[in-house]
Amino acid sequence: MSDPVLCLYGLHKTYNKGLPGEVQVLRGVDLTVNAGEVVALVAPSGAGKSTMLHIAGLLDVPDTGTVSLAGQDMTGLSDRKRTAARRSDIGFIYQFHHLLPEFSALENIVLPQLAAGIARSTAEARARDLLDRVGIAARAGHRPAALSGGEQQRVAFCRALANKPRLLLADEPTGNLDPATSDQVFGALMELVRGTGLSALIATHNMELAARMDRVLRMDAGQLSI
Ligand SMILES: Nc1ncnc2c1ncn2[C@@H]1O[C@H](COP(=O)(O)OP(=O)(O)OP(=O)(O)O)[C@@H](O)[C@H]1O
Repeated sequence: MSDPVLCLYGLHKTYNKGLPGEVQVLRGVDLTVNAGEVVALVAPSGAGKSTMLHIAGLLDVPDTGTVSLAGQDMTGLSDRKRTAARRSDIGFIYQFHHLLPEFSALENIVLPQLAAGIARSTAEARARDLLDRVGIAARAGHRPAALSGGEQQRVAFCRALANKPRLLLADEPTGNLDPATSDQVFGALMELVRGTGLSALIATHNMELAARMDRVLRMDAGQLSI
C-alpha cells in the first residue's frame, strides 16, 4: 500500500508559552489522510482548525509532533526545503479567494504554473481545462471584479490545483457564499477533487457539506475525534 499523503502525529502547539496570554491550541493531534481521500474537519470557532491547517500546510511548525507528506518527514527540514515542498505538493483554498485583481481568471491560474517553470502553452491548456471542469470556461478572460463570488471561488479552486499538488487544504472554502451558491460551488469543488484523484482536508462549519466527504473529523479543545 502507498504511504498516506498526509500524516500528522502527536501535534502540540501553544501560543505565548509562559506568558499571561498563553493558549494551548493543539493538544495531541493525530491524523492520516490517504491517497484520494477527502476528509472533512468540523470545528467550533477557536478550536485550533486554522492552526492545524497551517501546520499541515508547512506554513507553521508544531512545538512537538511530526508532519509527513507522502512518507517524508517535513519536521526537521530547512525553511527553504519546506517552502519548496509546500509549493510543489500543497494547494490552499481560503474562505476569500485572494485572486490577483489586475489579472484575468485564466492568468490567475497560469501564473503559478509559470513560476514553477511550466511552459506558457502547457499552463494555458491546463488552466482552460480546469476552468472547464468547474463550469466557467466562458469566463476565462474576465478579471475577478467582473465575476460573481461563486465564480471567483471556482477560479481560486483551479488556481489551487494548477501545479498538480498531492494534497488540497481548504479552510471554509465556501464560507462567504450564500447557502444556495455555497452548495453549487462546493459541488464543483468535489467534482474537481474527485476528477483529479486529489487528497483533501476541508474545514467547514456546514454539516451537510461535511457529510458529502469520505470521513468527518471533529476538532474540539485542540483534539480530533470521529
Ligand atoms: N499567533 C497567535 N498568537 C496567539 N494566539 C493565537 C495565535 N493564532 C491563534 N491564536 C489563538 O489560538 C486559538 C485557535 O486559533 P485558530 O485560528 O487555530 O482557531 P480556528 O479553530 O481556526 O478558529 P476560527 O474558525 O474562528 O478561525 C484561538 O484562541 C486564537 O485566538
